[in-house]
Amino acid sequence: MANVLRNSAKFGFSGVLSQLSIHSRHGRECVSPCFSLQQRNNSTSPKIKVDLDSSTGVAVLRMQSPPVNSLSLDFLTEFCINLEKLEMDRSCRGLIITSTLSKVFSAGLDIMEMYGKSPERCGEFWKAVQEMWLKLYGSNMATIAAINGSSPAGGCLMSIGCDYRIMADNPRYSIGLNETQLGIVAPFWFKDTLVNTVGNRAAELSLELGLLYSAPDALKIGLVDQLVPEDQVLSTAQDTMSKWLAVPGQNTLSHWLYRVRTLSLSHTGCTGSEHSPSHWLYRVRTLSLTLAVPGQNTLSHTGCTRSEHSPSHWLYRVRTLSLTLAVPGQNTLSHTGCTGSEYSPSHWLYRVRILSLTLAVPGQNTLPHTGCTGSEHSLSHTGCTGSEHSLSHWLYRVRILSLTLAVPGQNTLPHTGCTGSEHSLSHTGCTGSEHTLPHTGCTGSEYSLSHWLYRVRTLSLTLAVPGQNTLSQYTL
Ligand SMILES: CCCC/C=C\CC(=O)SCCNC(=O)CCNC(=O)[C@H](O)C(C)(C)COP(=O)(O)OP(=O)(O)OC[C@H]1O[C@@H](n2cnc3c(N)ncnc32)[C@H](O)[C@@H]1OP(=O)(O)O
Repeated sequence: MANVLRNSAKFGFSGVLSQLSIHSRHGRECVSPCFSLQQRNNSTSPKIKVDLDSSTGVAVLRMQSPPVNSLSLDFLTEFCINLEKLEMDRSCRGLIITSTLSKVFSAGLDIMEMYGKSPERCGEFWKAVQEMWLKLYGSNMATIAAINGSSPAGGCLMSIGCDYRIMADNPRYSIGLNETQLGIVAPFWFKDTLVNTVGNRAAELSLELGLLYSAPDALKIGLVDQLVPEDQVLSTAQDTMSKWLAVPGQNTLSHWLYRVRTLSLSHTGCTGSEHSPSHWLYRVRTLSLTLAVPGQNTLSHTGCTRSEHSPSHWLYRVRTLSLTLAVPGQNTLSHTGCTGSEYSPSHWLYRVRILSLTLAVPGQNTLPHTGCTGSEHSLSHTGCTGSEHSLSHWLYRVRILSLTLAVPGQNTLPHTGCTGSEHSLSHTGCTGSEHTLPHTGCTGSEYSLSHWLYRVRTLSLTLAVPGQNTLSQYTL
């Protein structure tokens, strides 16, 4: 099976699965790998071991699920339960995640969970993956990944869900979101977390090519923060943690502000039911990217206390901020207090939409707006000609795209009611022009689905104008 996984680039995800089934037919000693994997997943021995040092307030969570700490439903459930317990334990302020296995931190999602399972089981599994990320990324503890082995795909997600990453300095270990090499597309929240870690261009390359980085290369692009000799990974994590815990209030404001961009504050402290898709969709669409103005979303929050981070507080402020900050050259907070019809919501919404449309065109994100006059704010300003760049054309297409693609795990138009396997690239099996419509004039393999998904996600969230992106307005 190891070879099967390594050959995944050649065969794609469906190839991996078909090889798995072939492999299972010719498995060792007449025991299919599926069977042995299932046995492994059903094991009653704990897959997670947690030691909390009450004197330091630091817990070490050790993943101990041989052979590769793959993230099965059982594993994820146990992981989340442990995380939740620590979260609720006020004496615990820091969490270090590491592996007891030699050579592997985590092999990512358990491939067998994605093969031959019922839609219900797939749903349960996928929800557990999201829960893992939400709990980890949204944790109030300082979190450090002590990566003492390879960490592909979901293992990488787990690592970048932490505040800091220390990896064993061993060029044979690799880390990265390699989903594309398996023929599947990393969900946009995987992508967002990667972008936050390594930046846009590195994330784009990484996802389009499904790159796995050796430890030194991972350090080079900032995917990990530090390399240390293998036998010092845990001790370095412990030393580093003490520095994190020495930062005043590190578990509150500063910690939050950086994460909000991806997660949105409304997720803190939510209980289970609030993580339902509709809740997530509604809030995330409204909040997430509106806060993505680097270095500018902090002023008014300085000094807030926790109670000020209530959703209504955020919604109110975020709307004001986003409208204010979306206008190039006018990114001051003074607008929040302005009156007069020029600053009426419709005026703002109109301008913001025009601007975001203009600036969202890949490869044309220049800032020619500075100093230009009214008429230059038209879309033709982007240099495009022809009716394809008309406002209604863009608004229609981009809104549809954004609505569609902003849905975690449902990143395609016809997904309503679809099952797990349709979330993969095999989705290209869909018929109709729905997957080609936006690229007027483009041809060629560069416009494959994965290419699209990554670009469009960037494009779409730009248009997350509060209150406008509702499906009811633009039903296909
Ligand atoms: C629509 C969905 C979007 C999101 C999707 C996905 C995110 C994911 O996480 S997908 C999972 C991607 N994971 C990988 O590509 C990792 C593949 N594994 C490896 O590269 C190597 O196994 C690894 C480097 C982790 C370890 O290498 P080795 O130490 O050499 O071990 P082996 O390769 O011999 O593996 C031992 C044993 O474990 C099985 N295995 C490995 N990975 C997985 C996995 N992800 N799920 C289930 N099982 C896995 C492997 O087949 C071997 O099994 P046996 O042959 O039965 O011994």
